[in-house]
Amino acid sequence: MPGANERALEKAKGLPADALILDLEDAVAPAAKQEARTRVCAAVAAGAYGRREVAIRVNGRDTPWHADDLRAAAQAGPDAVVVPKIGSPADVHAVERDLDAAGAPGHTLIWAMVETPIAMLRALEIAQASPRLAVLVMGTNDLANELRAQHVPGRAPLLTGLGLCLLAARASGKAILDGVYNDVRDAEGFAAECRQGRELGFDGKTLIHPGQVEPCNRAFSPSAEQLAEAAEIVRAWADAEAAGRGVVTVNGRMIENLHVDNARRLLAVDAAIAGRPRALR
Ligand SMILES: CC(C)(COP(=O)(O)OP(=O)(O)OC[C@H]1O[C@@H](n2cnc3c(N)ncnc32)[C@H](O)[C@@H]1OP(=O)(O)O)[C@@H](O)C(=O)NCCC(=O)NCCSC(=O)C[C@H](O)C(=O)O
Ligand SMILES: [Mg+2]
Repeated sequence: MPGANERALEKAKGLPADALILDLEDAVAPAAKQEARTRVCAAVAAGAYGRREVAIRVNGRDTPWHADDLRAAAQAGPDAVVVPKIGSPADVHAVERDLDAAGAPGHTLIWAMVETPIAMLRALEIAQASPRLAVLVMGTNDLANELRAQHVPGRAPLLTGLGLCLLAARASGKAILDGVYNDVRDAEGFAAECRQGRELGFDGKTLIHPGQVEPCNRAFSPSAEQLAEAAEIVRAWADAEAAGRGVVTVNGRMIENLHVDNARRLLAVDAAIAGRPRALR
């Protein structure tokens, strides 16, 4: 949410979102940058967002605001700083150095926005640059802009970039969040893009409006059918193992240990959701 918008910062305290990104970059006009920085850092330091992960998106390294943003964010101690337009491992190392120099607590991780053609081509190097880098965040607006691509249903012009970043995240054990959907009134288009993001393998999606939170939670939560099937797979596998068999069928489909791993992951996601306070579900 825009860091200069007091109403949005307040509203965020009651949103059922897993994580909040308090923005100092594109959602804040140049004249409001300083005020937004003060407001956001005070809100984070006050710790009023409960169990939601809280991140501060600073301005990019090539802007006059970056150094002051990063220093102030380091002192506020959010769960993460989100850094726009990361294009190389050197960018990640520089952010890491600056966080350390500013005395950031160890729990403040780096979320890298990948949103340029060079970031797509170097996604693996970026993802592997540091253990402190925990999440890749797709910046699909900037990416489309730089590619001179159009925003179309199905996102065909962006699929190469989305796929490269997903491969990089999975190969390096990092989380990855899909980009934002700009038309806050288009519920159908938004639902389709959430579905596509989940089918592609994203861990979640970045959002820009409170009305997008619940539909997104629904899209990224395992369905009752998926959970029932996962439980059946785990049960059938345990029976097969007890009988000394390495392969089994469930509902006519072959099940091997990789399917069991995925079933266990789904059940763990469901347990994690169930374990959250009701306001966050
Ligand atoms: C998109 C918006 C400008 C729409 O604003 P508005 O028309 O004012 O929305 P509503 O009137 O429907 O708002 C209803 C209430 O919800 C609050 N609200 C609105 N947005 C947020 C929010 N993001 N977080 C929390 N609360 C929010 C309003 O204050 C209203 O409250 P109430 O008074 O109680 O009724 C606006 O939603 C907006 O500014 N969204 C965020 C924009 C943003 O953060 N942009 C930066 C991220 S996008 C990005 O990262 C792109 C990326 O870099 C890339 O390259 O792709
Ligand atoms: Mg961007």
